[in-house]
Amino acid sequence: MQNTYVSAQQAESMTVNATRPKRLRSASPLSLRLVAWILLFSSAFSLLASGAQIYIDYQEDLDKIRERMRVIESGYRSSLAQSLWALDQKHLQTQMEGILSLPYIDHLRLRIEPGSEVVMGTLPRGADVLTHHFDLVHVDGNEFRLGELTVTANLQGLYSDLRRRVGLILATQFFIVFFVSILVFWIFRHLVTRHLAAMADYTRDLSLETLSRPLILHRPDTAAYRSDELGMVTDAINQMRERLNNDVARRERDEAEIRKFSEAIEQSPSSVLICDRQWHIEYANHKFSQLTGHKPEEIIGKHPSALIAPNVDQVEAGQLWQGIRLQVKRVGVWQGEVNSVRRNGDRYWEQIVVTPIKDKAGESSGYLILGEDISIRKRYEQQLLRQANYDVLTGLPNRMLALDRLKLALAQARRDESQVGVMFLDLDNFKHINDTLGHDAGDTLLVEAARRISSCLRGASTVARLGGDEFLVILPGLAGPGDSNQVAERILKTFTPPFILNGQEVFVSTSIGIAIFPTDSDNSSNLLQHADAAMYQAKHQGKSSYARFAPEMTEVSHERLQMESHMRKALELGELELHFQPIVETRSGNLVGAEALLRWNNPALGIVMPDRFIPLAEETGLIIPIGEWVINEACKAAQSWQALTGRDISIAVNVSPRQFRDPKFIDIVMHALWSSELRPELLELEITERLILDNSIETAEILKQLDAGGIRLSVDDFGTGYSALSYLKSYPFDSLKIDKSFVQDVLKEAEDASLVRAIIQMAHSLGLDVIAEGVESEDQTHFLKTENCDYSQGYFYSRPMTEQDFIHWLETNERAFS
Ligand SMILES: Nc1nc2c(ncn2[C@@H]2O[C@H](COP(=O)(O)O[C@H]3[C@@H](O)[C@H](n4cnc5c(=O)[nH]c(N)nc54)O[C@@H]3COP(=O)(O)O)[C@@H](O)[C@H]2O)c(=O)[nH]1
Repeated sequence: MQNTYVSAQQAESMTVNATRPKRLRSASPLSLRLVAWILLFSSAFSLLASGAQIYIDYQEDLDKIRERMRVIESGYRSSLAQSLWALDQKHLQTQMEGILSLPYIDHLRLRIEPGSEVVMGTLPRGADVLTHHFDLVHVDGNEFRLGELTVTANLQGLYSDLRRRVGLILATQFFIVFFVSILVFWIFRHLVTRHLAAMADYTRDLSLETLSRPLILHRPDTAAYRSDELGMVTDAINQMRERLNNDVARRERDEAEIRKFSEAIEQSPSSVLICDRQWHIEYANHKFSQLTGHKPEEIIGKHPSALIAPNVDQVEAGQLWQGIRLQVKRVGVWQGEVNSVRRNGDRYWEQIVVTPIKDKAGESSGYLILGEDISIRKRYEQQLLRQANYDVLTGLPNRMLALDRLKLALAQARRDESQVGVMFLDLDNFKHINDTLGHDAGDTLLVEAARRISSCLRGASTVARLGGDEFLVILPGLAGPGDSNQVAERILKTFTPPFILNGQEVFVSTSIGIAIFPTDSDNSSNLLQHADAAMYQAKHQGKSSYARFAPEMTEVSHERLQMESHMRKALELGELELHFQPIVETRSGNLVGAEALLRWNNPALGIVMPDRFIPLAEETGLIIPIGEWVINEACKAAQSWQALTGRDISIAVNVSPRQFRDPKFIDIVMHALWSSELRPELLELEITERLILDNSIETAEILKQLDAGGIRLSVDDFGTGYSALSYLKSYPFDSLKIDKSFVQDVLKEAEDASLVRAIIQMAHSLGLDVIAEGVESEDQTHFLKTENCDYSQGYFYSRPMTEQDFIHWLETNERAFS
């Protein structure tokens, strides 16, 4: 319930406001004008009424006088005639005086026949009179006319009566009208006009500051008052005020939101362009100007094709934007990487997302173009791509790219029905030279050897370094095997001149093994194996020679078969063993976990390192039972360390691609955790980059399920495959392991240092931990610490150890006691 009356304070606050408009005082307030009108109309009306009344009274008085005269005629006619007939003068006079005493009768004239007259009474000159005549007749058988009496009434008295009455009426009317008007004025003012004035004051004072204060009239707050017209108007004003209040609050909220969004867009780290429906630029944020050098005022109204990717020719730019427009229209979004040009002509890469801006009806009211400068990422990706595909030392394609090229060459040869030569080269005595003259001399030799081999080849051929001192040559489009022999002879010849290593002349020869597609095999891995076998044959023949593959050389494969048959029994015979290498926190050097590394100890083959047997296990599928054994043993070991030390020590296990794609893989992992009772977050599965790059739905699904199971996932050997950082975003990885080949050269190669730095920064920006592999020296540790690398692993901390040694290390090494 509102207060019945306005408080003094409220009244005060309603009248005091410095900014309110000047209050206008009405020259003739409504109440006064009302009174004036009432006075006018009531006076006019009563005057008319009184005038009519007076006129009627006047006519009645006249009628009365006429009636009186008629009464005089009827009453005095015969008596006057008798007095006249009898000549009774006295009686006649008495009768005439009697008539004269009647009101208004002021004059009598009696004409007596034949020629005398009697006049009684006086009449003022010019007075208004009313006269009446009648004859006086004596009837005595015959009729004798005796005379005529003229009775005159003076109307002056009647008039003065009339004037008095008019004066009285006017005075009375005036006072009545006056007092009624005052009363009406007071009542109207009290009940209406002061409230109207308060309403006027209120609405005049209404502003944003006073909007919260309601209009309250200075009168009782009863139902009757609330439902009358003033109450209704007050209610309407208050409702309007309420609506305004709400509108203002909503507008302020909207304005604050709009301000926030526009500031966010303006300060966005991404460049933002907003175009209208016709793709004309309406807005460009600060980042866009910063990125491109275009000022907003220079580009408003232009089409974005004039700014984004204008380095390509006009037709291509037109096609690109036509494609973008079509896709945005059909799919609702376009995104891609575009090579654009800044205002100053510099080129840069940007990642662009184009989406329509939809209105409430779902119609496109414009377009939003978000851009992000990805030049650095692109540069590193290209660098990584180069690193992954090319040998850093010689600049030749590496094994991976060479295998790709071989596959392409075979596919082409199948179409052309041509031949492809595959050559395996190995430098004779390279190990000896490397050991005696040092690594730098070894490196110089490799570079020069690469140059000499390359100089013997045609454009379509490929020479690649497979690793160490091994080279592969691919010769597509051969007319016959003779062609490859010629190339081999040319190569051997280029090796004739000595190499200058450390200032000395050194003679280095090479052995070449040749296999021909399709004669020797129709698949790439067999061709490589055959070329390898032929190369061994050439070496056996005597160095600096070449040999063409012959089936009897498959004896080498025999060794492989032998290894395979041993491997099949290795699990059963308990020849497999896990070694553990500590993983430490780089900052503190404290132990956080260990990597499980498989070893095979075979009585016939001796200790076989995983590099040798894991590829074979992969090929034969034996990796599945072996991998299962590794996961089970690793989980058991980690759980036993927990029991031993009371500390969480995580265990990293390598997973090979075939093992990962085994349908039972997830069950195997879950079972290992269940049976060992190891907490899932203490198990980390290391997955190679190459596996992720097949980018299949199954890979994503398996990773998702493992992640959902709480198991940690890491990318192993990062940098050796196609290191597309963008893929990492799509998978639930927790960490990334930088391959040891980068870590080992961080202090020697500036390029490796910057690459490691960039990998750490980018991994962190993707929320991934970074583990550096192959840390061998204090200097490398120092570098990694400076670059905020989270974890480290390598010979500097410890070589991989048997479980027994690892437990001993745990018990004795200070790194283990963090
Ligand atoms: N699928 C499986 N693969 C496995 C398993 N166990 C091992 N492997 C893979 O075999 C590759 C070779 O392993 P290994 O010979 O054991 O070499 C590892 C370390 O000994 C070595 N390392 C560690 N520190 C240093 C160092 O400071 N310098 C240096 N030159 N080498 C060092 O690095 C290898 C660890 O590699 P990674 O796995 O990338 O962390 C190897 O690729 C293994 O992945 C298995 O059970 N299953």
